[in-house]
Amino acid sequence: MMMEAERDVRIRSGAKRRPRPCSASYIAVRDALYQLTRLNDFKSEKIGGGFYADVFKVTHKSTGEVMVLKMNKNSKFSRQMLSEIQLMNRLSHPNILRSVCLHQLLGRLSVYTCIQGFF
Ligand SMILES: Nc1ncnc2c1ncn2[C@@H]1O[C@H](COP(=O)(O)OP(=O)(O)OP(=O)(O)O)[C@@H](O)[C@H]1O
Repeated sequence: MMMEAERDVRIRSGAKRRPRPCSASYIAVRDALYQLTRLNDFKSEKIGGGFYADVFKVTHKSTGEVMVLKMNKNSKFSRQMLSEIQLMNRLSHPNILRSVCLHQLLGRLSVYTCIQGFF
């Protein structure tokens, strides 16, 4: 069965070109990277942490935009982070965050999401 995301890529790629199959994780990363962001652009404050990631409240220095940044503690947790991003972006509900952009530094993957819920 074709995944929803794969079907989207096939539709977007047009009828003439032969569609290249893309994995769901490739699509998650590609979609999130459209808006590249540097960590140095933010002031950050640690607000929590789970098993595999630390969570920061980040404020963009020039725009003042506030977001939540979740960064895995170790590069070996990148797969978990990607699965979480894929799941978040597949669901659409006012109480479920969506990733705004993604950032990778020394193999540690960070996801930026809108801030919601706890604040
Ligand atoms: N969007 C958010 N806004 C405010 N605080 C948040 C947000 N996301 C996470 N946090 C804080 O960071 C903590 C850890 O978040 P995380 O998503 O890693 O939790 P978890 O899913 O409980 O962890 P685990 O990976 O161990 O299951 C949360 O308990 C919460 O305090």
